[in-house]
This record gives sequence, structure tokens and C-alpha cells, in this order.
Amino acid sequence: GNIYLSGAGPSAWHEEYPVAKGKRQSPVDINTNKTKFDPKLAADPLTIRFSDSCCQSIVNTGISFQVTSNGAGCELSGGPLDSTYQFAQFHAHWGAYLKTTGSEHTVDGVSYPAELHLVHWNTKYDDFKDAVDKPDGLAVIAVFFKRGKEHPGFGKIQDLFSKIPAKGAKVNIDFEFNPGLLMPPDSENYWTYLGSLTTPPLYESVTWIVMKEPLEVSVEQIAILRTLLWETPNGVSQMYNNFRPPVPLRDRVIRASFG
Ligand SMILES: NS(=O)(=O)c1ccc(NC(=O)NCCCCO)cc1
Ligand SMILES: [Zn+2]
Repeated sequence: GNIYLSGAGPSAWHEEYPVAKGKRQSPVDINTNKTKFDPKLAADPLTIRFSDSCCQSIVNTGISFQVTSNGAGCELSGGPLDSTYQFAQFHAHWGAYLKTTGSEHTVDGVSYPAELHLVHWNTKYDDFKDAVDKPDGLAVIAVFFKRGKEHPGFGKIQDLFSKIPAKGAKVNIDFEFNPGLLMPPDSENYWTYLGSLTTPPLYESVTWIVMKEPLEVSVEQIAILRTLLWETPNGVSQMYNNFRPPVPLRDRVIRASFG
């Protein structure tokens, strides 16, 4: 069923996934008065490498779209990471029409209309499946979407949405698409903390790297996200509010790469 709409939604996930109330869950609110600048992050800059041949296909996962990669030439290292992580997929989370919610992480209690996740796995493990539940298994770059000028690159991906109308639908991407296009102009300023997958199984395996600067997309592009379809208790309908709200930070400090 639909993990956001069946039962009480995210607040009930702990019944099947007790880790939902764990010590390093995601997303969280980023209280900028409590983040801590870490000069080590600035001293060893994050290296984000993407290529034009990174993306193979796009699938409707039933809770988002997902652009999947074989990771060739697409690697992440440096910053908070002690290893090289390989790109696996990107997807997004978003809200409802005329609502201000949509992102998973919030900044000083404020949501963005949507949030993109670029998922990478630690190459010290054999593959994604082996890495997905290890404490240092994954690194996810989060990019907030903000309403503004159109983003033609993201539009190329959105043009494929009509070809994946239902859960499990998948099409190949037969044009070059470099996910680097989805990085904000300034991707040096980020926050990082140890967290989890934001959907079941909620594994506490993610080093989160949340970009401070949002990416501008048009209001129409935010609306097009909702043209994807998913199953709900009342039948197939438009996909929206596929986000987990922030959970307690517990005993964690969010580090900033900037002063
Ligand atoms: N939103 S998020 O935290 O970036 C995220 C990323 C991957 C996943 N899950 C995933 O890729 N596969 C789950 C399979 C687990 C069983 O092997 C869930 C949430
Ligand atoms: Zn996500």
C-alpha cells in the first residue's frame, strides 16, 4: 500500500519499523543557530563527480520517480566522507498544490516545496544492497527546490513522467543527462549529519549532505511533479505529499562546511 496514506502514515511507521524512533533518523530540522562550522569540511572539499552517461532509466517507484544509474564515473568523496561513494539514483519528495510544505529537511522550521535526493553507496561494500543497511553505507546529497526560473535540465527528466504512469513503469533514458545540472550554483556550502533512509526500512545508514543553496525551478515544474500517479486507498491519483516530516535530532550536531 501507500506508505504515506495508509493508516496514520509516517507517524505509524514505528509499528512495523521500530527504528523509526531510533537515535539517527531522518529528516531533521536544521536549526542554523545550533549547527557547528567544521573547518575540516572546508579543508577537504567535497568532490562531486557526475558524467553525461550517468543515467540509464527512470521508474515510477510508487512513491516517487527514480532516475537510476550504473554509477559509471559518478562518484562522491571528501568533506565528511572517509571513502568513495558511487552514485546509484536520484528521486524527489514534494507537497500539495498551494501548500508550502514538501521538502523533508527544513531550515529553521521552514519547508521548501520539494527536495531532491542523489543517493550514493560506499564502494567499500560489494554493491548498493550490501551497503544500504551499514552505518557508513550511503551518502545522500539533498538539494532543496525553490520556485523561480525554469530549470530546462530538470524539465528533460519531467518530460518522461508521462511515460511512467503507474508503479513499476520504467523507460530508458536515451539522451545524455548529467545529474551535475541539478546541483545548485554554489555547492560548497552544505550541512552534514548522520541519519537514515527517510522511508521504510528507515535504515540508519546515511551520511546526509544537505546543500544550503536551493535550486530554482518554475512553479509549473513543481506542479508537474504532481502529474505522476500513485495508488491510494481511494484508487489511483496524483502523487503528492510523499515526504516524511522532520523527526527529533536527539544527540546529534549538524556540522556546516561554512562559517
Ligand atoms: N529518501 S532517501 O532517504 O534518499 C532513500 C533512499 C533509498 C531508499 N531505499 C532504497 O534505495 N532501497 C531500499 C531497499 C532496502 C532493502 O534492500 C529509501 C529512502
Ligand atoms: Zn528521498
